Amino acid sequence: MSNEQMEKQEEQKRIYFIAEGIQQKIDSLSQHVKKVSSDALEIRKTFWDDVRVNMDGPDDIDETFFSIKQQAELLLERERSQGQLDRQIKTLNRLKHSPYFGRVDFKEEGESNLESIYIGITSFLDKENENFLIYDWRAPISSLYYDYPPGEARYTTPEGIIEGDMTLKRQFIIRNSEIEGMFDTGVTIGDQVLQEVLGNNANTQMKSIVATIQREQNQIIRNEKSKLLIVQGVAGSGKTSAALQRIAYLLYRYRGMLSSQNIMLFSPNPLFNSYVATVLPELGEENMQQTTFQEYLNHRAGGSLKLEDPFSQLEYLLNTDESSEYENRVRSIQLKSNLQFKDIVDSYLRFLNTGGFLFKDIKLKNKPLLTKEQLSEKFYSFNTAISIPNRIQLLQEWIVKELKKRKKLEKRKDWVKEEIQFLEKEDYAEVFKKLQVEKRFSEDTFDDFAQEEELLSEIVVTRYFKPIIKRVRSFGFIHYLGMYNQLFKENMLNKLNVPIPENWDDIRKLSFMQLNSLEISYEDATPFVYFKDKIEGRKTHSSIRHLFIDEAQDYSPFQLAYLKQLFPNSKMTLLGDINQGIYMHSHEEVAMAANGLEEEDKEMIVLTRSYRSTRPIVEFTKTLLKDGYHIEAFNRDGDEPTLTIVEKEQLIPSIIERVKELNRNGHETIAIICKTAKESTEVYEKISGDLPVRLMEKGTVTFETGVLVIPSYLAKGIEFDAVIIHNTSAYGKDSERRLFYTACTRAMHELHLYSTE
Ligand SMILES: Nc1ncnc2c1ncn2[C@@H]1O[C@H](COP(=O)(O)OP(=O)(O)OP(=O)(O)O)[C@@H](O)[C@H]1O
Repeated sequence: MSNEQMEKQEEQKRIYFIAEGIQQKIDSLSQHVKKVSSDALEIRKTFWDDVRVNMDGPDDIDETFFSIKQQAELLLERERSQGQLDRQIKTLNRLKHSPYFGRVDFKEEGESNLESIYIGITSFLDKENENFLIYDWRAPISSLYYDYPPGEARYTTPEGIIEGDMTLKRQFIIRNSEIEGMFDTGVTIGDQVLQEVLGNNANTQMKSIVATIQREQNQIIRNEKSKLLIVQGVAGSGKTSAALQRIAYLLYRYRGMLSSQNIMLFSPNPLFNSYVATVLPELGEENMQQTTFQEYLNHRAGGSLKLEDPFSQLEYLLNTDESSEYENRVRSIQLKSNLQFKDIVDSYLRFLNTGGFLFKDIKLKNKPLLTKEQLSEKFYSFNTAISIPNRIQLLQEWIVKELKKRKKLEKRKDWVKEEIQFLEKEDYAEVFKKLQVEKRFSEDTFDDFAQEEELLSEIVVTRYFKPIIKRVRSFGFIHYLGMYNQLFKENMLNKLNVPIPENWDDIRKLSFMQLNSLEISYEDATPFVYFKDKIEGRKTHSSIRHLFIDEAQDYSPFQLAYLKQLFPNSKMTLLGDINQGIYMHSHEEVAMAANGLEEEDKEMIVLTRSYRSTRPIVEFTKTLLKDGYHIEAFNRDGDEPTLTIVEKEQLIPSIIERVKELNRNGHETIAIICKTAKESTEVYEKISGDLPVRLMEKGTVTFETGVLVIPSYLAKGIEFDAVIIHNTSAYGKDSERRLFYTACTRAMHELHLYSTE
């Protein structure tokens, strides 16, 4: 038997031994789960037996309340620990099948013994709980594996730097507790393993990359000191992957201090949300909070206002010929994305301090209870030294008080008496019951009648006043849209004393027109919501400690500055690629967009190596860029991309043929990428009779393997086995070059372009 075979045998023995240990641990945890879950069941069954209910006096009510609360907390605690145990068992099951993926042998300086460190998705200790049989990939010592080739090596611990000598670095592929591959590796983490991982079929869910994290990615994952970490990485360089492993790392590193509730990820679209949803649970961690910027804006804008989404804005720009309206919209988008416009909004807010604030009448049955002039007068009667949000709060309290007075007066009015007649039987029954309970019924029938009428009137007026007061509490008396609109009035900027932006007159006229439509355009959405927040003094998200923004190049400086204000206690990780900026407001540099974020501890990491696509695809896509020469391909072979030029009527038949061929070659996820949603719908209608295809739209939240028709901008961040670009000649404008690049870089194994010109 060769040396290598003997070593493999030894390693295999160790794996069996560990798998057995893991199984024992699973068994004992399962027992524990049973106990906890039967406890929880018991608490639920006897919940009310153990609660002392007594509502006689205020003290008794308090006691009852605490007793219920205590019982509920007990239940919650059991359920929480059951959830934790379940997750632990799931992770151990995964660990049993594939206990580790790496090993390094390390001799610490000054120590005589050589330690073998095995690295897996979580730690596992021996029975005595003394020695690590497996180290968590996030443990300080595990970073040796990602950062160094054999030779001198060091790692950082909270206590300081440990130096030493690494004598072995080994990689494993283990499935069902059997070694399927074992490689002793050099500088980078084995080309062989990475080749295998990257050569697999695309997945509808992103996978974790812990076994093959590259050194430069590890720097992102383990970065602890920067308040603002900017990652500029080329397409397919692992930005999203690094972000997710970084979240897992932070949850491990700050266990007990940081939970998934304190981490938020902004992602490009709802489809992407579900695409990345399984990475953290696979690593035994709970998912972070996740949203899209649009979702967030809608939430802040409140239900009654409709905001245009970024995709509709894109559709307009991509489908509209260059006209003066188009030009003006582009200018408007560019201005409103900048910090100059934020300054204008800020100046306007200062201006409103002393005049110009607009309110809405508060009406009852279409007649004003309080007029907008009365509200304005009251608002400006407060001291101007008090901030706008505080004055709004004072005004709100005043309005509610006034409304309560008016409610009393209204009760006596004739219209109320008339409406009493239309009350339902149930309302009368309720009043009758109330009077009985209060023992107010006396022999004096006249008094009974008066009491009854009083209560019925109360029902009528409450029905009218309740929604009015609710609207007041949610600031419905402020005319936000009117005020925002006022900013675009002629001469307003002169009054604000701010420099007049270029082409302002055209921009303001267009804005005026847009704001009179039913929805607020996407370029106005952030400034508008920012303006609204500033008036209401809305609360910030102080519990979020780490904010991740993926596809950061698609955020304008205004949007980033807004986010920074909303998450004041948060460290930020921005991940982006200047070459994939698809919006008009996208910036030339992610770092430049982030310039509004003045952080002392700002760090930038650049990733230039692309892992997603085969070498021929990367070599092709980099030529689409003006400065693509710095992009390096990971060495994975594959077919050259093809370009097919056909007559118009042959386009769809040849694409169908191609799809069939790709299917025969074993590709499972095939995307036909179109420039716009409009083009996608047309293609889908032409193809769906001949092929089982699915049309992906902006509201689509998940995708399955198969053939998809998808607009280019929705394919952001995800990947497919093979990509077919439906019509390359559609990307004629220079500004569409990045969109085309983004579409082509979605391909893992094959890329085929079609054109009719
Ligand atoms: N170290 C790695 N080991 C294994 N796979 C990797 C590694 N780094 C990246 N990948 C794979 O490369 C592909 C691209 O990764 P990811 O989507 O994170 O890149 P990205 O930079 O966010 O891409 P894009 O900007 O183009 O959307 C994924 O399939 C990912 O699993």
